[in-house]
Order: sequence, then C-alpha cells, then structure tokens
Amino acid sequence: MYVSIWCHSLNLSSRSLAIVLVVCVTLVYFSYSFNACLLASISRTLQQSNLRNLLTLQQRNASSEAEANRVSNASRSSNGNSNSSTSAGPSSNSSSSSSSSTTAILNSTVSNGIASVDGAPKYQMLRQQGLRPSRHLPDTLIIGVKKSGTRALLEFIRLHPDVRAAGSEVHFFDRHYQRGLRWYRHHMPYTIEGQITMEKTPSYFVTKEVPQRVYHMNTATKLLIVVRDPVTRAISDYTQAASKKADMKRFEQLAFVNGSYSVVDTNWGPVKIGVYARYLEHWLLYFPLSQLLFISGERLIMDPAYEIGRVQDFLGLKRVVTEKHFYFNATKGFPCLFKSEARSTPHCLGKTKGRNHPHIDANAIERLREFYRPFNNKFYQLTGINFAWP
Ligand SMILES: Nc1ncnc2c1ncn2[C@@H]1O[C@H](COP(=O)(O)OS(=O)(=O)O)[C@@H](OP(=O)(O)O)[C@H]1O
Repeated sequence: MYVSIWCHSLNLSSRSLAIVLVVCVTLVYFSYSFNACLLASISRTLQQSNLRNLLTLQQRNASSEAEANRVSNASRSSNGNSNSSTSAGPSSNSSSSSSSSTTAILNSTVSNGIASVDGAPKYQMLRQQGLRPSRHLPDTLIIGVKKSGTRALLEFIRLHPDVRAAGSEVHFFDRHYQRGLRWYRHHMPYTIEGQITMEKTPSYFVTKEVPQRVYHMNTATKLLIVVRDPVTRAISDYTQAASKKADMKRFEQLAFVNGSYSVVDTNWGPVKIGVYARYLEHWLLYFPLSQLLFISGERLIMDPAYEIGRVQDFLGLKRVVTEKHFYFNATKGFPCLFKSEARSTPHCLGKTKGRNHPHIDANAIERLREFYRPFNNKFYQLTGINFAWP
C-alpha cells in the first residue's frame, strides 16, 4: 500500500512500478547469492587445507618411523649433542678449537632446536588437531655447485607437499655463522611433523669452514649437490658476472694467465670452483658418501623428472613430483613446471636462469677441458659416478 501511495505520489504508471519491483528483487537475489557463494568458498578452502595437512601427517606417520628418528636426531644435535652420531666424523685434528667454539655458539643460542608458533590465530585449527607448526633447522641442504642448476632443483623438489624450503639463500654457514643457530632457524619456514626443512646456498660447497659447521649442527644432515660440466659452469658464472659489470674483460682474458692459452688461471673464481674433487674431499672428512646425493645439472635439464625421482628416493619421500609436473618451454629453452598434477599454473624460472652465453674461442674451451680432465676423473672416482663431461 505504501509503495502504491508512493508511486501515485510520484505519478508512476503501474508498468513503471512493475519494472522497479523486478529490478529490486533481482538486485536482492544476486547480492544474496554472491554472499552465499563467497562464504561457501572460504569454508571449502579452509576444510581442504586442513584435510591436506591431516593426510600428509598420516602418510608420513605410517610410512616413516625412520623419519621420526631423523627429526629427533636433528633436535639432539641442535642441543650440541653431536657426539651421539653414528655417521662419519671429522679427524680429531680438524675438530679441536673451532669445534668447541661452535659448541659454545650452539649452547648459547638454541634451547631445543625448534621454535613453535603458539598464539598465532591462523594456526589455531592445526593446534586443535594436535599439529603444531614450528620452525626447524634444515634436515637437508643444497650446498652447490653455483651455476649448476641449484635453483631449478629447489623449485622442483619443493613442489612436494612434504618439503618446505627457505625462499632465498640464507648464507648462514658462510657469512652469518656468528649470528647463531637461533637466527638461522628463524629463517626457516614453518613445518608440521614429517615435513622436511630445506635450504640452498650454493657457496657452501666451496667454503672451507662450512662442512665442519654443518656437521656440528646435525651430523645426519642430507646434502644435495648439483654438478655440471665445469667448463660450461665457468662460462655461466662469467656470464652472470658480466651481466652486472659493463666493462668486464673477455672470458678468454680472465681464464688464462698472460692472455695466452697455455696457463690456466686457477685463482680466478669461475675456473677455481670447477675443481670439484678438491672441495668434495673436504666434505668427505665430515660426511659419508651415503649422506650426499649428486645430481647431474645436464640431466636436470634433459630429464628433470628422472633426477627429481632420485632426490625423492634419497630423502625417503613418496614419488609425488613426476613427469606430469614438467613441460619443455621452447621459448625459454628449458623445462618449466606445472605447480600441480592437474597441470595448472605453468611456471618457468626467472630471466637470470637460462641466460644466453657469449661466444668463447674454441681453442680456449679445448684448453680448459684438458685442464679439468684429471680433476673430473678424480671426482668420478670419489663419487662413483661417471658424469661423462667432454
Ligand atoms: N629449468 C631450468 N630453467 C632455467 N635454468 C635452468 C633450468 N635447469 C637448469 N638450469 C640451469 O641453471 C643454471 C643456474 O644455476 P643455479 O640456479 O645453480 O645458479 S645460482 O648459483 O643459484 O646463481 C642456469 O645457467 P645459465 O644457463 O648459465 O643461466 C641454467 O643452465
């Protein structure tokens, strides 16, 4: 009645009234439906993530008692209890003075190797189910080798729901060691029980102090090492440096002493890093070969699923990341990722990965190959793998 009076007073015809009413009803209907959909979608998302976490936990609990031992091992050695290890240890000489200073740092900075997130409301649901997300020191490190495909490896393996990784290179063991393990742990992502914490800093492989420091953090740390033909690696390293410095000398001028190709400049970083055997020998003073996994940088490009399969086996993970997650992107010239098996969200590494290399004189390349050959052979012998670099 009021509407009719109102319409009369506005001198509207009954047709106009009908149109106004239809528009109003439609608006009310759409607004109601939109809100209902929004609420349903939010609630579905919450339920799914919750369920996924529960499933992950159940899977891990069922399949991996050893994994639980590993986690408790990590906590033990975080407490400075590295003597309880059954893995290969350093020679008594090498662990003397700096060993005790390391232990001092451990004792002063870490109470139990774990930082939990009590009080954060977003974790309330997980806590109600007895799951306590917390930050842990890494169980696994990608220690190198620079420019061999370490970023690709990390991006590929972190597709696995049981792997959580620090986003950027933390450089704890080579640059920030004095900040202590509490600082390091704070840079790790939150994990729930059964998830692996991972970090990659490629300079760890070539930094002298790092093997002993990792050993003192956790003797059971698993080490992933991507290696690539040292000549291509050197050129890649040079290409990266040249991209940051406009007046960089040519590769051939830097790789050899006095500009001739007779003497290789072994003090030049890009050349020096490629003598893998020298650095590996140092790591083997602290860790048995069984704790190291070598990944071929070449094969990581040609057949990423194969290499990621090996990595999952090595880490005791179910093979969740498979060939279904990869596709070859012809524009990029490299394998790229689907972030799920449903082949959604394609993703390639950024522009700094997969750069065009400058042309290098073939004689310079041949001379470098000759230089590396004995070191490569030594590396094959130490690892038991023939990488067949030319
Ligand atoms: N899928 C995919 N996409 C792009 N690039 C790939 C991929 N897999 C391996 N690579 C190779 O990774 C090289 C860079 O190595 P790193 O990630 O170890 O570099 S870094 O040390 O972290 O700077 C990079 O070296 P450059 O080609 O010289 O850029 C690549 O050859």
